[in-house]
Amino acid sequence: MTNDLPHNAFKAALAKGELQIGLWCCLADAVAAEICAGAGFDWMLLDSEHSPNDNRTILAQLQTVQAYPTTAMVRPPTGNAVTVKLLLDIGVQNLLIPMVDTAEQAKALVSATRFPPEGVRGVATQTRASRWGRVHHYLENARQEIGLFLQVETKAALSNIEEIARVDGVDGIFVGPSDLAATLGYLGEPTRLEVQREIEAAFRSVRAAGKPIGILAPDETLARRYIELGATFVAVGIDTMLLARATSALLKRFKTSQKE
Ligand SMILES: O=C(O)C(=O)C[C@H](O)[C@@H](O)CO
Repeated sequence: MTNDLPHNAFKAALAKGELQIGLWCCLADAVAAEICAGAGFDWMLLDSEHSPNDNRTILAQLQTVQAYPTTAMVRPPTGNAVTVKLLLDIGVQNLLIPMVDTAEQAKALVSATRFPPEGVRGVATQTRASRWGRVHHYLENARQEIGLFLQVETKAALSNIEEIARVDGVDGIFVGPSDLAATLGYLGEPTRLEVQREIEAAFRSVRAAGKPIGILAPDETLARRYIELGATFVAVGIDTMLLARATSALLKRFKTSQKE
């Protein structure tokens, strides 16, 4: 343990164009997070948008995952300066902000991750992020190791996607296939051709802006296709889905009448 600012290996790898394979985590539990971290994913998304996490449960998962060579990324329920500040203070270094539709929103989120005069992040000296004040020059250097990733998942966002991606301080764009499908008029059909075409166009725009592109793809064929199309941070599974499928399949082997 040193008093250096913790290195953000995920952000550094993406900046070099290295593929980062991730797991989407909704179980909201430190033991579950530890089991998943032990698999060796490059990154794990701890979700608070649709999962029963709060800052205490996120904190417990951060402490657990930190013991493994896996980077945690956290998705708050919504992106605003207060939510971002609280997560950064407990030591979150990678944020995934849902529902970002405009470059103005993106700029406000960048500002939320930076201390004045550059931004509006509130200053606290006694936080886990600075190892309780022991990290030398935390206030000056914190922003270098913070990764800000924005979710593009509405029709409006698609029309602004390149502008959003070009905002200085945005480290990558992540497509939310389910919400995108819904807003395009195909609720529950993210694999539909029309949605896939929009996803491919989104990938092209983000790549044109020179930023990393990521996506959630629990279907292996789709995940491999997205990687071929240039996605460099791909969540290839969801913890709840893996558990639900494995438990149903196990029981089915013993009770033949049981449906998966
Ligand atoms: O729109 C999406 O897809 C996402 O943002 C991911 C979902 O929220 C995730 O919970 C899987 O359903």
